[in-house]
Amino acid sequence: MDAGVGLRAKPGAWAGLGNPHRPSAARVPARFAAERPARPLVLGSDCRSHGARLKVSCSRKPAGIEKVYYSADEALILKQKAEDVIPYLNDRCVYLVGMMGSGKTTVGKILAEVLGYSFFDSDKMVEKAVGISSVAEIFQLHSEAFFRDNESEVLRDLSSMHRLVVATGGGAVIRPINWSYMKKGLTIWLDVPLDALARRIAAVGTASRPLLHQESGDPYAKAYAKLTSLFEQRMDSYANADARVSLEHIAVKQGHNDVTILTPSAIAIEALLKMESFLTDKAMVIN
Ligand SMILES: Nc1ncnc2c1ncn2[C@@H]1O[C@H](COP(=O)(O)OP(=O)(O)OP(=O)(O)O)[C@@H](O)[C@H]1O
Ligand SMILES: O=C(O)C1=C[C@@H](O)[C@@H](O)[C@H](O)C1
Ligand SMILES: [Mg+2]
Repeated sequence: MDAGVGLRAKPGAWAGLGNPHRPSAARVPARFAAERPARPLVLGSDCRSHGARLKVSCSRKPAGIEKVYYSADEALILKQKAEDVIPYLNDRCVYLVGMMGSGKTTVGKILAEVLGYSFFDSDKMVEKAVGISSVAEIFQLHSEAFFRDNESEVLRDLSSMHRLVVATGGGAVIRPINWSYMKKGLTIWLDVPLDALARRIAAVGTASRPLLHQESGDPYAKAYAKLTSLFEQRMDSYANADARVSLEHIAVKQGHNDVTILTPSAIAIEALLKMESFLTDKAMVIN
């Protein structure tokens, strides 16, 4: 187990604690702020311009994506980066952590496909284990604590397996025991600005997300307020991840600041780059 679990992100390491919407450099724990730039891609890393050139083959639904179509260029880069990462991964599982709606399921499926891994969603596994078809109902019929106990059991069971990409529940990071399971693999934090998250969630509704659901009021405003308070409680826990994929950073690399136009495959490419950085740094220390 990683000896640093639960200890690495010190309270106060976040410069912008009270305002999670500052540019990400200002609210990032020192250890992520200091990360070295990702290695340049051989084929070029500007997925936006590739996407723009190949509009016909790259379509994206802004909300409620069922299937992600990516451009030929993005597909090639994904394949190439996956091939670079696979030997270092050594069959270890990849765990995606992040707030509700951050794209863990969407990006996780792409990563699983290009790595030749199987995809699992811990929320779905809890539903199966409990025999209730929605997390919202599990919260309602039992309790959040009951859900969390089952979530820990699912993560414990998954941790004995190999070659999986696991999309975890947004709150899985809050229990230290879960980190002891997830740290058997590689953990990736999908860091998405809260206003973008609130927009995504408002677009699909909050009914499936029990911690956000309230009967009345503007869905965006409600989601935004609740996400803000949850993020403030959890950000140090997310920062335990081995690598952070910041949508703000990807947008800057692409030469703009609009995270809403980033394709899931561009985010998956960044995740592979961050995985490579983390794994090759580690390999250098071991050798
Ligand atoms: N890059 C993206 N651009 C636009 N919409 C996206 C993007 N990635 C995901 N989405 C949409 O945002 C919503 C949330 O995505 P997803 O279900 O993958 O997140 P999640 O992190 O798994 O959420 P949860 O914690 O609730 O399981 C979905 O409707 C999805 O289609
Ligand atoms: O952020 C959270 O606490 C949660 C996120 C979802 O994935 C589910 O695991 C559940 O709705 C709780
Ligand atoms: Mg999900």
